Amino acid sequence: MSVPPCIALIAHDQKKDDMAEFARQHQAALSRFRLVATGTTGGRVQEACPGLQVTRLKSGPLGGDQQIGAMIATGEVNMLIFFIDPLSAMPHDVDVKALTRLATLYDIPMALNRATAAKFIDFQ
Ligand SMILES: O=C(CO)COP(=O)(O)O
Repeated sequence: MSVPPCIALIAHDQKKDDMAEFARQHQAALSRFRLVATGTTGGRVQEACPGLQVTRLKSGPLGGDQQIGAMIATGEVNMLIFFIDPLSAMPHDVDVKALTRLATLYDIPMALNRATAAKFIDFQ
């Protein structure tokens, strides 16, 4: 049996409720993928959907975004769902930029808001 593709889930603090709700709403679709997430986001998703298996990496500001960027570069992450907060300054803004740059460079599907992510998951 082939290994299912891997989706990385990330949400900034102001978007974590959205991510938890998104995961609840699309739990069945998400369960068909391997899931990785930055630390806090992964915790919120697991709390919202105890049935989903989520590999939690470091928290974003502590290197989690970079870990996911590295996994994109090595082909271990195939899609990115990243609910970005466009209204708050981030201490790790350079990491966020590096991650979206790598997702663009490696041409993986990347959803940066809930509307896109919903379309995206519906197409899978
Ligand atoms: O900061 C983040 C993405 O840039 C998300 O990290 P957490 O999921 O650990 O909050």
